[in-house]
Amino acid sequence: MVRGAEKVRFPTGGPPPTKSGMEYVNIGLEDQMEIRGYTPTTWKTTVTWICIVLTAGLLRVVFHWKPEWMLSCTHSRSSLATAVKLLLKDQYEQWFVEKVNVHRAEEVRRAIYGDNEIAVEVQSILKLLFLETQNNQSPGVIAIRALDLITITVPPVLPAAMTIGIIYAQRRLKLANIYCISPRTINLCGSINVVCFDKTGTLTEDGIDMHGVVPTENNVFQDVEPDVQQLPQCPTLWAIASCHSLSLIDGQLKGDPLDMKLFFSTEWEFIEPGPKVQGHQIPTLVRSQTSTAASAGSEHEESIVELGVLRQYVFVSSLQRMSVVAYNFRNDMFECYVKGSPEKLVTLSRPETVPADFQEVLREYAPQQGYRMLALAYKRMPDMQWDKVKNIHREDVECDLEFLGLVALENRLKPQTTPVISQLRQANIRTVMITGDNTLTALSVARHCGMILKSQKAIMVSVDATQLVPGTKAPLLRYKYVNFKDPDEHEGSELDTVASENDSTAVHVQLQDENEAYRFAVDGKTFDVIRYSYPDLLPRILVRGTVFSRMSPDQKAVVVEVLQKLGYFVGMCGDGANDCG
Ligand SMILES: Nc1ncnc2c1ncn2[C@@H]1O[C@H](COP(=O)(O)OP(=O)(O)OP(=O)(O)O)[C@@H](O)[C@H]1O
Repeated sequence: MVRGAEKVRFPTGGPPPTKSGMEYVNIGLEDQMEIRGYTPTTWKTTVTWICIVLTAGLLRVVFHWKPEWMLSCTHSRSSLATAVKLLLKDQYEQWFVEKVNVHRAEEVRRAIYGDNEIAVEVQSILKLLFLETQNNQSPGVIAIRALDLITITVPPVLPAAMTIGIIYAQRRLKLANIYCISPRTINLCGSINVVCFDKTGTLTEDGIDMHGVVPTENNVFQDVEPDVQQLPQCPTLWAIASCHSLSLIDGQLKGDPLDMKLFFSTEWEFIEPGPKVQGHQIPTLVRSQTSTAASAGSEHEESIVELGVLRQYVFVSSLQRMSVVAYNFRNDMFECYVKGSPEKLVTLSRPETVPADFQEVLREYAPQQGYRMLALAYKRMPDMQWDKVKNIHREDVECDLEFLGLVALENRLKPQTTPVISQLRQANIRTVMITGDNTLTALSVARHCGMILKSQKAIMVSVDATQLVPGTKAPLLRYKYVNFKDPDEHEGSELDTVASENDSTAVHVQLQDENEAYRFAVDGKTFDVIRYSYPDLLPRILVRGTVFSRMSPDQKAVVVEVLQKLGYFVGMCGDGANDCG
């Protein structure tokens, strides 16, 4: 419709007829007019306004009296269907410029109410409420229903209602000491149906307790030593005392809680800065205070061990390790100490230094009590010199190591973990663990906190890099039941029903199981193989995956993204830099 409709009437039944390329309105009437459509053109408008400025506004005054000129200078011809402005010429050769005022009721409504607007007839609502009163509904219920209906009927109330809801929700969260930096997210949280948890520091306590050290001697694991101070002066103790990234801030030792726990267990002294040796400043010195040897009456001088830490390669989650290069005053030699995940340190150690029963000992600790295991390794650097130590590369340090032993740390669940997991389950919200820790430890924690129920079986999916699926380049995937009492997986007929080893589609059969009797545990290496070599399997594994272990920070983010692509609304709860994706 054109503004000033009394002037213009399109013939009913279609657009105005065209005569020699011209279009007309009010055809055959006294006020028949020629009509042209125009749409704005940016460059024309810009040039026109520059000219207006250059003429000190004079041109604008001219345009005031000749609006058709202004229109030609700032707009281009277009069809009437797309026109934003119309130029009308009457029989007396007079020009009129009119704005097209298209009545787009639908668009206007959508702009105001949003896409989800629902139209409800008020009469029916009143009828409904009347019937509710007839049914002896309590006034409270009727009031809530009435508010519900009003919100539906009068959609503009929604933003106000949402804001009030958010403010109310924020207050409730504040009472629980939860602060939300993006209040709009509170509404989104209502849609969440999967929550991913990091393990260490989130589900389990951060300030973990030391269970003990399992040192090696002649490549054989010794009995566990619960008291670190009882360890003799040896590289195992020196690794615990020196391999950390602690530092003094305002006179207080600060750093990773795990590092603090380990260092404090030695009761060594931490001195920062250390002394100057041969003109070289030692940034950090750690020194044994007393030792078993000293208390036994040996020479005090001999019992003191001092390690000057000169280089520090900080802990990197994706590398699963950290290391230091230290000057051992007692041996008058540079030594490197490495601490990290057992799996990683085994690959960096000389095979002959790793006890043959490494896997068995590791499994002894992980599954039943979910100990958090660390390994220690070291090497002597007899050729290293003071001026070279500053420039040595990490990869040159962390290689050809001598395996020293394991450290077992207690992996205690936070008291609130199990109730929260159960609450989420009751709310039909799935819980998933994505951790950088070892699969067995993660599985154990998942079982203890109720993420994997007693009625559910856990299936560990792992990759066998030594074998390829015949006729493809895809490494073989293996599916193993996890027996929580006995760390050894039991294979046999039961396992065969889950999946045949080279037939990934067999898993699909189990995924149809509505009782959710199976939960998958996948480690980072296997996750990558599934992603790239078995893309069809990935969604199926993710739908029933509960434990994702040894995941790098990037992989943690990928799990969340894939879950989102599957249609889940995902929340991620973590405490560390490796959870920031
Ligand atoms: N300060 C550290 N020094 C050396 N190694 C460490 C240290 N912290 C962790 N690790 C080793 O590196 C592995 C990966 O650590 P990461 O921080 O990614 O995960 P996490 O702490 O085990 O678990 P989560 O992801 O649940 O917090 C750990 O399992 C552990 O073996």
